[in-house]
Amino acid sequence: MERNGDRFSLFETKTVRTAMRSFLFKLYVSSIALCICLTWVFRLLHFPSKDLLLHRWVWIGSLLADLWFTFYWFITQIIRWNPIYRYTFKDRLSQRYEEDMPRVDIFVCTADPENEPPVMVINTVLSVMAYNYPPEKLSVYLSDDGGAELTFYALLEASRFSNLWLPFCKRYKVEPRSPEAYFRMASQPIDDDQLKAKDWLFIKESYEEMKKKIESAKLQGKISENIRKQHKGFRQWDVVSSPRDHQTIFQILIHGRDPQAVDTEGQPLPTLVYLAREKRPQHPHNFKAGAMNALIRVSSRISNAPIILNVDCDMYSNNSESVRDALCFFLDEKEGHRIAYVQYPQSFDNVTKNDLYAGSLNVIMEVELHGFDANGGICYIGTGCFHRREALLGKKYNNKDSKAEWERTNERKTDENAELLKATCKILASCTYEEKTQWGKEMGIKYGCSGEDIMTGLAIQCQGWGSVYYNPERKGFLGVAPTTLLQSLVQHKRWSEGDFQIFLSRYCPFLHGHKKIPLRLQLSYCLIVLWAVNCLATLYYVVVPSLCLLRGIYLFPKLSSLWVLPFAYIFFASRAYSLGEFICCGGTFLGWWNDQRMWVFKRTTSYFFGLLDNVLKLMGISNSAFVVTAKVAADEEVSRRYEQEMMEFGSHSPMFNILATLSLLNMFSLVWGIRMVIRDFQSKILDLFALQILLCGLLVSISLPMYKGLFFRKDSGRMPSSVTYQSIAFALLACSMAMY
Ligand SMILES: O=c1ccn([C@@H]2O[C@H](COP(=O)(O)OP(=O)(O)O[C@H]3O[C@H](CO)[C@@H](O)[C@H](O)[C@H]3O)[C@@H](O)[C@H]2O)c(=O)[nH]1
Ligand SMILES: [Mn+2]
Repeated sequence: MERNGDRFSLFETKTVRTAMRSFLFKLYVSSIALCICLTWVFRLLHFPSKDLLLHRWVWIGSLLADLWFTFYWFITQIIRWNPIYRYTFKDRLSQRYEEDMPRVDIFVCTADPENEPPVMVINTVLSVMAYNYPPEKLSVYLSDDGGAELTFYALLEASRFSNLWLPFCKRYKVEPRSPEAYFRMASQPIDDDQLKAKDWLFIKESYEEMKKKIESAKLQGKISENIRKQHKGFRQWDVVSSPRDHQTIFQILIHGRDPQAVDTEGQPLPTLVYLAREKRPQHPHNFKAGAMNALIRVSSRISNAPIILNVDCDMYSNNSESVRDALCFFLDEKEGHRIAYVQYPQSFDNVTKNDLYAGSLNVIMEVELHGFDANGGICYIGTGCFHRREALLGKKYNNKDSKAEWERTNERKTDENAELLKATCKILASCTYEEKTQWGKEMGIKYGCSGEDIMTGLAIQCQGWGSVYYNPERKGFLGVAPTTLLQSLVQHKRWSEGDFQIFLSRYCPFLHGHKKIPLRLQLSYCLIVLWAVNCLATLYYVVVPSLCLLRGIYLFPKLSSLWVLPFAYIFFASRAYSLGEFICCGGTFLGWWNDQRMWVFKRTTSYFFGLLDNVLKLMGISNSAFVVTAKVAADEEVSRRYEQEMMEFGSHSPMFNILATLSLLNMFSLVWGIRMVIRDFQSKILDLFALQILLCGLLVSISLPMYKGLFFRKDSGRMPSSVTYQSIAFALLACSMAMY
């Protein structure tokens, strides 16, 4: 065990590998590396002769695919080499700094009242308002890119409910502090004490009542005059024509400086601000990045806290200590001044037991990001991240101005006339404010890339700043993972597309990071920014061996030859390792199996389209948009099937065409392969094609839910029949072309 700190540090960093585990890991890596070399030797020694032209080309294809897999495997091992874990000492923090803790601004982004229900949004808002932290030092900003009156109304209700909720949370040390999540979990009063039980019931009823009011306003489709009279803020919607075309809508709902802004126990409340930045059809609004930058500017006029936490609207706080934990890093005397951001993992509270769509991202969060951190700092993943404001503003790290700077930024802004403040904020959030400025380029979140988070984090690290990955036992934030196959594939398309765009841009880790961040960190970034490229090698191995089987071209060593051994070893050892890792991260065997399926599905569709869109963008043909992930199921049926872990097709998408065609193709090849083996009495065929048939069989067995969706299901989640027919036609066409 390694210690990096002393009894005065506010945090410590540990590596967990014992000497034995470290040795075993290195043994595993070198044995695989050796076998990879052997497969290379095999490929080179058995290079097909000149007269087998087609065979030669497929062989070269295999070589290239192997080359890619070797490179990518190398990166995944660099990430796993020596992961580190962080631990905080909050008692030391409060001993030393309780009186002068810095202020913290919290940004919550929402974009679409349909896909992101306002009740969910305000639960996130309430959970972060209720942090165990001096409320006069907290300010919560909600950015509403949907510009929805309903969301404003929900926030207004939340500001009232916070009066009750915050003291309740603090009195009973409630966890988690999102009322919805809390009451879902605790369906019984906290204890037998009569008084407490009464208290509990009262809060629960108040919450239910608020929820009902918001939901009935939603059902009505518009906010009634009765409600609109309650707050002057509603008048701002009188002139709003559409969510894409309106002036800045800005309202401070709770002002921390207002002496009347206190809860039922007389304690101050956090500042609460609603902002819908100006939108005009002729101005690009840069999606979430634009929203964040508007918030950075507006908050600078109101609270200007040196620390900014940003969360997506579904990512409620699950741990009321997160602010204090994060401050243990920023305020650490020895290393704190260099830390630009503290990233929490993305965790989800809606994944089912066997995680059908691999939505939990467990291995990424529990293994890979720890390795990332060890290699020189974590990437920024867009939510659940505490930033140092000045680093986000584009400032370079400077060793000299550490602590003095801190105290200066902690100063309170002088009082400002309310009307003037409002007018200034509206200008700061207007469409034209950023024209001819560095916003989106050198300042704030970067524009023009759907992987804006990764790009921004990388740029910050290249300015000399460090960063920290903090993954406490009790998760800091819980959000909503996609609940249908298509949502999940579309989300991964956005990620892989945006991240590959970084590789192609001037922020390519190797170029931009050259001499600024360590090589192993540059390589770690490749794990993410090269996701999309994986589609080529994967598609090759999903399609070509099966077609070659039909045509009688072999691609792997004979079953009877010794060359089979390295191939088999790589396969079994790496799958066993992956399974072990998955189980260690809290998964189940079935979950791992589902994960393997999603691995293939994502690589053959999401990553493929991600890559394609980048190519089209380079040629100037396409422009990427941000498709917001739905946080609610479309209907009861869909959510029931999600609970039952039944794969959801039910809509038209070219991604489904690809998946269905590939699985049918492999099924045809498998059937053909088995037929050949049965008809061949000397079992020469089996000897020659065993590995290809096995590969086909593996792909078929992984695609079982696909065949069910194509042929056997009757419910509305089955594959649309037009997709089925098209895919059968494509697959048959491909097979017959291979055979004749
Ligand atoms: O024009 C937009 C589009 C999105 N959002 C918000 O951005 C957040 C993330 O959107 P979501 O649809 O949930 O995307 P995810 O794929 O779940 O988001 C992940 O990936 C994004 C990058 O692709 C990161 O920005 C996110 O933080 C990260 O959680 C949500 O709160 C949205 O309301 C906006 O504010 N404005
Ligand atoms: Mn999300």
